[in-house]
Amino acid sequence: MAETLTITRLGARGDGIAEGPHGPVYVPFALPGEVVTAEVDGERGRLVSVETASADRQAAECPLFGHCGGCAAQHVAPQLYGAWKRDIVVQALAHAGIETDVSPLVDAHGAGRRRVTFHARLIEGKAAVGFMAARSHALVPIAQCPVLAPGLAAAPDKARALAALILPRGKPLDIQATETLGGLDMDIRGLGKADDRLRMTLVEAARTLDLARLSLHGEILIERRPPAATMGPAAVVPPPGGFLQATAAGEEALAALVTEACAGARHVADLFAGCGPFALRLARQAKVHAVENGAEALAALQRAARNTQGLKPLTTEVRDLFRRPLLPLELDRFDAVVLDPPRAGAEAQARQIALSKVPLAISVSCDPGTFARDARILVEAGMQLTRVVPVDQFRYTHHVEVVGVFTRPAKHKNKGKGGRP
Ligand SMILES: C[S@@+](CC[C@H](N)C(=O)[O-])C[C@H]1O[C@@H](n2cnc3c(N)ncnc32)[C@H](O)[C@@H]1O
Repeated sequence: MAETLTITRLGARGDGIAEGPHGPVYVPFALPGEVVTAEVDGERGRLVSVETASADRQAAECPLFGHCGGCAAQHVAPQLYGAWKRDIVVQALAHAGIETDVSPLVDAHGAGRRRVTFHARLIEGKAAVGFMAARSHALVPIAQCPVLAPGLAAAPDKARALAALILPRGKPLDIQATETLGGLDMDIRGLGKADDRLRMTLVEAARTLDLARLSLHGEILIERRPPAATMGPAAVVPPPGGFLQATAAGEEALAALVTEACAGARHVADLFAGCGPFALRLARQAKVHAVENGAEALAALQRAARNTQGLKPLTTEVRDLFRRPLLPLELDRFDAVVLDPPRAGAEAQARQIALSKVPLAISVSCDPGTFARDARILVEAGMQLTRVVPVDQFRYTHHVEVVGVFTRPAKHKNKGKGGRP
């Protein structure tokens, strides 16, 4: 049923929210202050027309905006956009009972996303690559995408060429493309086992498409040039499909906040270290112990460290930090601990840091909710959240990174009320 709604706020996923008689109605692509006509079905509203437009509305950059599910907020002008993303962090902390200053949003889009995963399907017998439509399993084929770094401009075409070789076998695919110093690094998933003939065909295609590396489910088929990424003083070749921060500018911004917070620390633990964007930069100023459950990522980190001059000692440890977090006795040898867990957060590790005497913890997170949950554990143990910086490397999406700096005041050092929850 079409209704006239007045939008009062932006939700955490970028939907405009109107207060309806039966509760909130979420209207994608509507902005606070706007009067809109929407088809309403329960708490969902489909925007039909904007009757009174907000001054914060801007023209979308991409003709597929609103159709492709990759972006939620191209229509939001910069000032409101920055306030909205910062507020996602403020609200997550408030929900965990933490009131603190949150810095303005740091724009870390830089040259754009350096890594993308395309979905590939046969559409009317032809290979198509693209992103999923919003709240749907339909593929939106794309030829280019404005949020990608220039080095990925040819990636949709190259992904389509690879998909055309495989899709007639029937399975939908995911094809990840990463911009590297050696050119495109591509990893194909969803295919299952490939016979020798298909492997040879793909190797030949990697040559024709001039890829740096091509892998299947993380297994390298051919590496023609090292698919390296610069990480501070080092060049790292991450394992196929391994984690990389979404933009180079994002990695720089997060690493700058981490290294600044660790200034003066002589021995640092980098937990959930990946292939070392923080460890390799920190090792210019401190001894570093990098811990992570991905053995290949740590091997890449070690290789890069060995090839880099002027680093302080850097050790690594393969360890599942959900099941076996570092314990207080292990933590107490460090002047600072950096944590950068996956979305699930680092609850078990935060509980051990709470019990330890470590004076400084820097939490980097891609999920404000689990960040706030873990922050509460540290704050309840007497640590102070002295700095919170939201960082935006997923432009136009609802995703936001957070860096939080926690210090342990001398008087709370592992004793007194709240020292041991
Ligand atoms: C958000 S990434 C951060 C990686 C790195 N700090 C970076 O900036 O590139 C999270 C990392 O945690 C690792 N990880 C996931 N689950 C883990 C676990 N249970 N124990 C240890 N590391 C884990 C992943 O392999 C990944 O490298």
